Amino acid sequence: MITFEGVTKRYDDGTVAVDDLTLEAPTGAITVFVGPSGCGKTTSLRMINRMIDATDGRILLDGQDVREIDPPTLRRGIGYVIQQAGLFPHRKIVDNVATVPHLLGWDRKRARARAMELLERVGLDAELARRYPFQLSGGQQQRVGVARALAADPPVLLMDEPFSAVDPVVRTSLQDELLRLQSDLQKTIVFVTHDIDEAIKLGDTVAVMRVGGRLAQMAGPATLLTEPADDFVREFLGRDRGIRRLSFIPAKDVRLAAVPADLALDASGRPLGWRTEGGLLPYGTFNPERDSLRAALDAALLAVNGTAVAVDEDDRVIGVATREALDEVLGQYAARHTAPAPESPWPEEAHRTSTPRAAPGSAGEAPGPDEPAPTDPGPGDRSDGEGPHG
Ligand SMILES: Nc1ncnc2c1ncn2[C@@H]1O[C@H](COP(=O)(O)OP(=O)(O)OP(=O)(O)O)[C@@H](O)[C@H]1O
Repeated sequence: MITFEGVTKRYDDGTVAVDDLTLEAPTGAITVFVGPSGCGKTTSLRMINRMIDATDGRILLDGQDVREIDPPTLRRGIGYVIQQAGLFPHRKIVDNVATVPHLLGWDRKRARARAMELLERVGLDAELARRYPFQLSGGQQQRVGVARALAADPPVLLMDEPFSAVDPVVRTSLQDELLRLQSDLQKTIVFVTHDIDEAIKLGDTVAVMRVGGRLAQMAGPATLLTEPADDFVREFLGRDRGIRRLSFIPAKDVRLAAVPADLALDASGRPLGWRTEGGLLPYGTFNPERDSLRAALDAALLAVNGTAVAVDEDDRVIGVATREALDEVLGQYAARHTAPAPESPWPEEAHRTSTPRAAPGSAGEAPGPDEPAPTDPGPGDRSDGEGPHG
């Protein structure tokens, strides 16, 4: 657990980069700091590993004030990933990753073996290990950056805009990779981004900051979308909050009908298209066990008849969701979100199979109806392949 207690950073020229920041980043969960340029995200992050020291207040790592830990010892337990990876250009990839184990006194063979294991873990081919950073794509370099930060198996990972410099497709796959890694490793991650969609996708908890280094709201992504604390947060979240919120509603309650005769299937039961006189027309699929209501609606919108095809893990058709069936769940969703609900109206968020550790709401905000209770049930676990957006 990382705890900020009334942390302020005033630079020598008088700039207040972070102002009286109080929050908790729970163990084993991803806490995202998000906000516009200059709001103090990087400063906050760097105060954790003491690249910058706070002017006032304190930061505790599992209860210990980081100022009581000498920086090299502190940083051994904290991996750090930055934009554009920051790899050593004259060292081969394997040696880049082996750097920290080597500094920790591991012998060369063991450090290299660990590096190879990590490269595989972040989805890189073993043959890339012998290349130099300039021989890798931006996305591959970022993966190496993550592998290097994980090399000494630190319990804490600080990530400062790690995926900002790559194109949107690579970025999405790096985000998915991080969620997959995290479901295995359950590190305590503090992730900085200025991209609210990235924050919502990755964060168990999202801290929205405003310029002047003040916390505007801290909440789980679903609550943030439903109940922005003020106009600043609402504007920062942007449009389509209602639709994006559907990403957190599981599709498993959608009523499925039997497979109709006009849905053409192949020999193994996978969909081919909707039969019409003019030939097969496009279809959309969703997996009710894994996907969100947003994915189910998207699947319906891809078909001319407005019917979504439900499939299992092997993409075999298990039924269809008609417009009426989707209307039913949307109606329930709307009703429950316009009336105050005394208890949790929806099951766990769609992209989690276990409840994430809760962070306390800040800025006086109580947890929303779909937020985890402020107990400590364990880290989030995204087991899906597509992330919360379905
Ligand atoms: N060394 C410094 N001296 C004076 N002011 C600084 C220094 N470093 C940062 N600042 C200022 O502190 C404020 C917060 O900067 P910080 O880099 O933490 O913001 P950020 O939210 O990470 O921004 P960005 O998204 O643009 O990277 C900004 O106004 C910045 O100009």
